[in-house]
Amino acid sequence: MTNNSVPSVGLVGWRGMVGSVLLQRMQDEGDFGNINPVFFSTSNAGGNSPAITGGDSGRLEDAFDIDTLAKLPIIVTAQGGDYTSRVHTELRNRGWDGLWMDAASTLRMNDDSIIVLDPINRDVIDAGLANGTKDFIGGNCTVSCMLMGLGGLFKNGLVEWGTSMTYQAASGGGARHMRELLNQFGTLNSEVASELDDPASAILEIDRKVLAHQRDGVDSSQFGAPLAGSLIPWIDADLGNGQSKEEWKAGVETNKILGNTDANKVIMDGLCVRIGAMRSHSQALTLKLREDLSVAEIESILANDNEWAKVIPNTKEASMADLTPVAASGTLDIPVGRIRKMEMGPEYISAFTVGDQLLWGAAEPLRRMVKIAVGTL
Ligand SMILES: NC(=O)C1=CN([C@@H]2O[C@H](COP(=O)(O)OP(=O)(O)OC[C@H]3O[C@@H](n4cnc5c(N)ncnc54)[C@H](OP(=O)(O)O)[C@@H]3O)[C@@H](O)[C@H]2O)C=CC1
Ligand SMILES: N[C@@H](CC(=O)OP(=O)(O)O)C(=O)O
Repeated sequence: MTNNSVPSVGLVGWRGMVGSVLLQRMQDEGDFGNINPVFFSTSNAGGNSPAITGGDSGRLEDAFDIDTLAKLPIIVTAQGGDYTSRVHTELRNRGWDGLWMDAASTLRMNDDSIIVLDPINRDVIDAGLANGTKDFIGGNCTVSCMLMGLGGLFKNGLVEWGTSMTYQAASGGGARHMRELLNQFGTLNSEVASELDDPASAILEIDRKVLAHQRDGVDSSQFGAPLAGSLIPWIDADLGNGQSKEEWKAGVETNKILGNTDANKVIMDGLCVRIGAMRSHSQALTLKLREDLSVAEIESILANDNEWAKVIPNTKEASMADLTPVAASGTLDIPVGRIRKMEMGPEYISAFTVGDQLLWGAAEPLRRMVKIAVGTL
């Protein structure tokens, strides 16, 4: 059922983890009323497109068919970096000048692309659209979630430098990583099930058996090291200078999103760690502010920046209830708490923030970019 009065938007990668969250959000928000979706597949061209509210969306097009793709004014992809490298280049080489919106990191740091996170950088996006920018790329999940929570301080130029120590969920690696984590938990539990049933069994014996199984028994083929009951202090590629690529993204992407130049660049660095959470990334921040602001002023700046940043009082009860991956997952809220002055001095503050990395970390900025492009946001 083609609606010729609204723009056609090609959707590639809608079946994957990010893509299916994107599709769900678009349906929940009624976005398909304002676009004419054209679904693509790399593996099932000619098959049925996904059923979306409002009727039959036709047959799947071939995601490698450049002629079909080139007819579209907008293409949104969550298919992955290999697909981007191959198809984006071919399309641009043949002169396609449509808007390309992408979850993959491939084009993110190109000079002619913009990283989209409109509650934080709507001005950068609007200027880019006005100036003819054509590639709009979703940011790294950790960076996007951090800026959604702490955007007020960054946007107002109040941060001189910051460090983020991350606690990143299994979902950052993809669906197979989430399954592997759960399988690891399951096999560890099975290994000591009889001892756990017996309250009198020795905990050190349980611990010994679990550790032996972690070292030798669990399938770690996705993560490369056991994660259940442990952690992995390295995410993404080794840049060869002691920094991981995930850590490098914190600095370069934060500044690019904010539209900063060398003159007002914020120094951001830290360590990125994979933990056994399912789908929300957390991070502990130390920020050096440019001013001695009271905690109340800081909380007010953060809470007033955007409707999704939720300041959590710095109490044990509130932090345990509302500042965890379990509390944040599946919601668009970005809780930010543990805000206090640190011993280093009045301009040093701590903060802890959590965000669903499949929502604000991946799908939501792209969904909103489509709306901006078609003039409905
Ligand atoms: N995972 C994350 O949290 C984040 C991911 N990204 C980026 O988004 C891109 C996509 O990531 P992600 O969604 O995790 O990738 P997935 O691996 O979940 O999906 C990518 C593609 O794999 C194909 N596929 C093959 N088998 C299956 C299956 N059993 N179920 C579903 N899809 C299948 C689908 O293509 P087809 O239908 O054509 O066969 C699908 O579009 C990547 O570039 C990633 O770096 C960005 C931010 C966060
Ligand atoms: N690297 C992130 C997930 C991701 O896809 O990041 P990026 O979009 O920057 O490649 C993680 O593992 O948690």
